[in-house]
Amino acid sequence: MSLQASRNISRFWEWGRKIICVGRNYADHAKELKNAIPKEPVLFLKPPTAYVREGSPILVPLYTTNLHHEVELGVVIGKGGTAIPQSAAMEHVAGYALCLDMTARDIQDECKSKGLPWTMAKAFNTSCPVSEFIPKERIPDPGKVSLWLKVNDQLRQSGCTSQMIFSVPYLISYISDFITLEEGDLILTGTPKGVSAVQEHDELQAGIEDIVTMSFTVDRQDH
Ligand SMILES: O=C([O-])CC(=O)C(=O)O
Ligand SMILES: [Mg+2]
Repeated sequence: MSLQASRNISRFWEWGRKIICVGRNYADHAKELKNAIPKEPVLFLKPPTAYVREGSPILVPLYTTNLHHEVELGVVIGKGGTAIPQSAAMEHVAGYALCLDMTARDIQDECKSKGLPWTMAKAFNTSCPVSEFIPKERIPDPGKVSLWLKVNDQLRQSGCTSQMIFSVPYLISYISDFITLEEGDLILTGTPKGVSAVQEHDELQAGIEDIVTMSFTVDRQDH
């Protein structure tokens, strides 16, 4: 494969770049988990090994009994930068992806109560199912798209990015002040309410309006 082909942004998940996640960016979700509404974005990271694509299962880590789905709009960075002003932020976007922020909620609760980082709850293998790449033109306003998620054909999450506390341009600017953004990075913008547990053999389906859909099965890790 030529260098050019291996660096096609439409396969950004193969690039080994950062996944920066925003938490508590929807008031209705912050409330359902009894968290305060944040005054500044809450951030955490997933490694690129967290990616999983349609056709491969989401694996439940052996150490959790409460794996939750969180459907989120992902923003794919096309042009890197540091200290990007909000007014220029959208110039740094190559496109979008529909993502799940799979979360071991029992482990996260334990980490929260002990004041420990969320890594075990958020960053494990297959914790970031991702759709195909959505070119920027297909979502003219990332602050106005609807997201949904079904488990075994039952609607669990349905929200609109207009409910986000911090907008996409604000997040790009805020993050880039202290983490240099690079081409191929992905920002997960937080989940609306309706998160719930998934079990082995469940079928997850999610979509952004009529722009993209994706489906995944859930399996148990076997070692
Ligand atoms: O609920 C959490 O674990 C925080 C988070 O990732 C979100 O709000 O999307
Ligand atoms: Mg999340």
